[in-house]
Amino acid sequence: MKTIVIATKNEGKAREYQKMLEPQGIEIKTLADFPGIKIDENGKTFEENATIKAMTVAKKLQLPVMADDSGLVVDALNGAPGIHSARYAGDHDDAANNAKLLQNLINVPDPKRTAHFHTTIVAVKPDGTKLVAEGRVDGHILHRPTGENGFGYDPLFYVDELKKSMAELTADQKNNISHRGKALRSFMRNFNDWW
Ligand SMILES: O=P(O)(O)OP(=O)(O)OP(=O)(O)OC[C@H]1O[C@@H](n2cnc3c(O)ncnc32)[C@H](O)[C@@H]1O
Ligand SMILES: [Mg+2]
Repeated sequence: MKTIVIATKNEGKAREYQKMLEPQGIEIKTLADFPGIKIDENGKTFEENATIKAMTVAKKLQLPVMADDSGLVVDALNGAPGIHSARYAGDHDDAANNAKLLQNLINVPDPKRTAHFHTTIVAVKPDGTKLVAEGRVDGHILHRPTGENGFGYDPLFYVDELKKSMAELTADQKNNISHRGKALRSFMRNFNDWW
């Protein structure tokens, strides 16, 4: 069994990676297993932030580390919340973020509520050898939260392809179509060479 450290404190992400990687014989550890590591996510792009997370933890632990920087990109808001998705409403609070998003789109009609989720995965070794992969899924922002599954903005994101909100999908259905699932499948195509 290979073990890989994912530089995340987000339990929703960690669950998704675990479900996708375990069947491939890869065990994951997260920052829950290495408490006390402080990461300054001050990059200007998803890739910069994912690199900061992965490098900070790889240097500290002297192990290969992967990180995920992701977010919701809303066209009518010029790409917001984007890289600021986690703290859109100030705190790392999903309900407050969702409420702010609905408020900012209050007068925006359905055809203009287009959006996508984006994930950039960056993996680095302590010597700096880097692997990058990306994924996205397109959809629309709903007018009210729908569904109970997932995390973050999932209840407000209507997946065009499946005609359901992301939070109405099972974990496997979400991983099949999601930004994160696509990024991880692309990442895994080059994983063995990088490792
Ligand atoms: O940095 P780490 O510790 O990994 O955890 P985080 O939650 O801060 O993660 P990001 O910095 O990448 O911010 C991503 C935010 O975008 C949102 N997000 C990302 N992926 C999502 C998904 O699959 N479903 C719903 N919301 C998502 C959610 O609000 C996340 O907090
Ligand atoms: Mg973060």
